[in-house]
Amino acid sequence: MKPRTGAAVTLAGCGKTFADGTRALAPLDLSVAAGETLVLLGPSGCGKTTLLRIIAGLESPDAGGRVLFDGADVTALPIEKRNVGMVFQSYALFPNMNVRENVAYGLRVRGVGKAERSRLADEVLEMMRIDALAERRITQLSGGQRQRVALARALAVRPKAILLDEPMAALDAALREHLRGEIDALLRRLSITAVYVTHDQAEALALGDRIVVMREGEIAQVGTPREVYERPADAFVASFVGTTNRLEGTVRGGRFACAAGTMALDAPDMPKAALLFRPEAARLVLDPPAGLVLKVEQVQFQGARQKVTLCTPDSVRVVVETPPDLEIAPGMLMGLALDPNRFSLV
Ligand SMILES: Nc1ncnc2c1ncn2[C@@H]1O[C@H](COP(=O)(O)OP(=O)(O)OP(=O)(O)O)[C@@H](O)[C@H]1O
Repeated sequence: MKPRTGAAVTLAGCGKTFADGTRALAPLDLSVAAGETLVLLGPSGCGKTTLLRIIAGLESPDAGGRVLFDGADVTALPIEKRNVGMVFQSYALFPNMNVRENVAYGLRVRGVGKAERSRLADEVLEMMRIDALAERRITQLSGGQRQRVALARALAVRPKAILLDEPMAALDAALREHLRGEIDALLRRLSITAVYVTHDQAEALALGDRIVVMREGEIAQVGTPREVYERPADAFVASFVGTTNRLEGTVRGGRFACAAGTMALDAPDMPKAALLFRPEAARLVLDPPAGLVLKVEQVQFQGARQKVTLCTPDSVRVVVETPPDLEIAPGMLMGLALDPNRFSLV
């Protein structure tokens, strides 16, 4: 299959309130660059699927909202005129057709002739490495194979964008991880614009060029996986993506103070401050002279690293990852040194 580039997708002022009064989305602006994989991440009910359906043309935004593909307004166009491919958790394959017929379905709807349909379908089946299954019925396939067929069907029409709604939620963890790598490689190879809905943070971090973290119909943060992970915009994002430590205290005169001690911190005075950091953004220092001092509670050896749980005098737990050769035992007092670029203050 020839490489191609998908369309740039822009949402301008797109909100959605359903007929029963449920506000699924506050009016929001969002751009997906051509060829980019954008992941929508957030808890159940935060509006991810609604946003995806608005891009697809399965749902229209409230008055004033606009959807643009490569700058052209497609707001009024139904899904069949937008040339998007969709993949759902439920596969939504036709059980009465074989694999090749399923993959060729979108081409048939678009009026592509029989021979050409077959050729294009076989091309995509080969690319997805399921060409050997072309004659099989859908009921004769495993979950992972069905999802490959669903993906092949979405790609066969050479869509401007592919929209994936929790496509791997029904698969087991090992298969999900394997397929995740394949989908990632495929989307990159084809330079296709993709919007991928998930509530699985590991999937979001691994797949997304950028991640949109959503909360109650609003965008909490947009950023690269690294930005969202290392510099979460607020406590909600921090707690939703990865393990986060939280120390509450104050900032005064360039020092952060909490129950565990004080440390220099280049920030304006804050009467109430929370320091958020990841387990790998801190180091433990033996024989702490001053600074933040915590008591080791538990040490878990994990092969390449060890996970150390510590406790502040006011019983707040902090998790730190250290190299496995650092000799630590429960009961020891350790200094906590933070990587200056890898914490947030909220
Ligand atoms: N047709 C509808 N009519 C009324 N409310 C709806 C409709 N579709 C969705 N909603 C509501 O809109 C909100 C957002 O739903 P949406 O499906 O977009 O969330 P989601 O983030 O995709 O959730 P999940 O991860 O559970 O699929 C929810 O409160 C949902 O109940």
